[in-house]
Amino acid sequence: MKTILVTCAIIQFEDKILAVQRSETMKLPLKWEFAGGKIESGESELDCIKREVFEELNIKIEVKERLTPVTHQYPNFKIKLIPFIAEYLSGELKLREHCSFLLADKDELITLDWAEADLPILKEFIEL
Ligand SMILES: Nc1nc2c([nH]c(=O)n2[C@@H]2O[C@H](COP(=O)(O)OP(=O)(O)OP(=O)(O)O)[C@@H](O)[C@H]2O)c(=O)[nH]1
Repeated sequence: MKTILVTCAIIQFEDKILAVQRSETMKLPLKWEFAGGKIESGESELDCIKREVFEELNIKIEVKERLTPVTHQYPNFKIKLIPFIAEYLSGELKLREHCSFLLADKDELITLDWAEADLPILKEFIEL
């Protein structure tokens, strides 16, 4: 099965982290994730994450660090999820695809119902 390359961003707003919830009509409905999406052909990882965050949330970010990618097999598809830590720069947050968002601290983040591929990423981030 083909592996889909996906970037995601752990976006920090001062001392809080942004988590977004997938809507009922998306794949993995109502699961929590970090904003991001599929890398387009010829696109760099960094261009992808900045584009996806702007398309989904209407905000600009500054990418700070790349964490360890996670390859995960879901029942119907396989992804390689490439995580970045980023900081909010500008723009008014608008949810264009997700049904809700949360600005949370690390303790609160771990209580959410995450997309499975995000769990190792969350663990790495929390232990930083
Ligand atoms: N953006 C993002 N996607 C994630 C995360 N974790 C995770 O498993 N994914 C999966 O990665 C896949 C690709 O993301 P996407 O947002 O571009 O895909 P999609 O299903 O909305 O778009 P599609 O309808 O075109 O397939 C999705 O199936 C999503 O469930 C995450 O933290 N962020």
